[in-house]
Amino acid sequence: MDSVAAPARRLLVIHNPVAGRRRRGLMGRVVDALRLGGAEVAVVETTGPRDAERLATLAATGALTDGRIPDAVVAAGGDGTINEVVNGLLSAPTSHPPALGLIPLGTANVLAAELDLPCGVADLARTLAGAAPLTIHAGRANGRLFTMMAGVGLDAHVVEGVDPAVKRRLGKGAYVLESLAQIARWPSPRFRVVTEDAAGRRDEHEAASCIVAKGHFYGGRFVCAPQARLDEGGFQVCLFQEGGRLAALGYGAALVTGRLARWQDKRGNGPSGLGYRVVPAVRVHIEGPVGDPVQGDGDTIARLPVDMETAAPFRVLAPPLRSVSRLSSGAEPVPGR
Ligand SMILES: Nc1ncnc2c1ncn2[C@@H]1O[C@H](COP(=O)(O)OP(=O)(O)OP(=O)(O)O)[C@@H](O)[C@H]1O
Repeated sequence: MDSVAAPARRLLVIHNPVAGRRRRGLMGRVVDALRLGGAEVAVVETTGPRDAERLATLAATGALTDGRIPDAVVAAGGDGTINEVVNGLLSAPTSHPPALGLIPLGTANVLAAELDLPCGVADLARTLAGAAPLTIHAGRANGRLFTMMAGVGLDAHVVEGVDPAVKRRLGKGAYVLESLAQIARWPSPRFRVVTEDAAGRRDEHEAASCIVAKGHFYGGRFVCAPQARLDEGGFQVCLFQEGGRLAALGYGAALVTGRLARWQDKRGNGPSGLGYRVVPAVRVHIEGPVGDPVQGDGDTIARLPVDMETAAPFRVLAPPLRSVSRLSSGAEPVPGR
């Protein structure tokens, strides 16, 4: 068993037992390593959707640990569980919530990839036990927080349509199948996207799909917005301008082969003729078919119309963030992180 020499930190782990069937055992090994290293660790399990959020709110005030507020609340699950824990922590009645820790057990683990969290048991435990917290910013969509990205259009329909049972069996393959099914019947609605930059300048755009990025990775380790950084407020708004099924397939192919981020130029047109632009913004308003889903971190978090803004910063236990110049803009499909 791995052991960790670290200062004693008090951690409360919120574990989603439904997530991470593929990474069974990882959480127990990390918890064992933490305890061997001297950390005080309590574990609570979620019982259903939104329970991680409720538990995180309680944890932030010490209600789950005899009144002693933990140094960090650790989300053990996929990006959906992490999203719930962040929502719970930041809605707790305290101005200084515990830091967020991660034990990534999900299908894509996009936030863990963005933070460059180590995969091995000992390194992960060492990060949770000893890393100095990083301050990062979440986004807010109609009141609901997201940490990595929010999207409308095709990707939001894929997220809403994917069958959890198929996802458990096929992992990321379930998203590929659902994307093809959605594209086959895609009605190509148009979205009106209003962006406001840090200087208060407003711009109006039309798009077939839109991803509002906080982090530069998407769907694992694919890159939509190379300039996006978690430790800065504001968003990179990715506009997929061309409608229709062929364009949707083209965008998907460009994303997974690492060419999408290179498509943006001054006119916003890729070599294929498909329009793709990335626009910085601090506020975003999106209209389209009323009630259309808005996905955030891989779950439906809101419905159109939607208003997005940067939320209060929070702390996360992770290694120092890489600089933008070292962030890749190529395809790096690394499944199972
Ligand atoms: N005990 C539980 N029983 C059933 N569902 C749960 C339980 N606890 C949490 N959930 C729900 O499980 C869903 C999936 O969780 P999560 O996204 O963390 O894992 P995943 O789907 O395996 O990973 P990923 O988001 O990376 O694909 C969330 O919507 C969450 O609300």
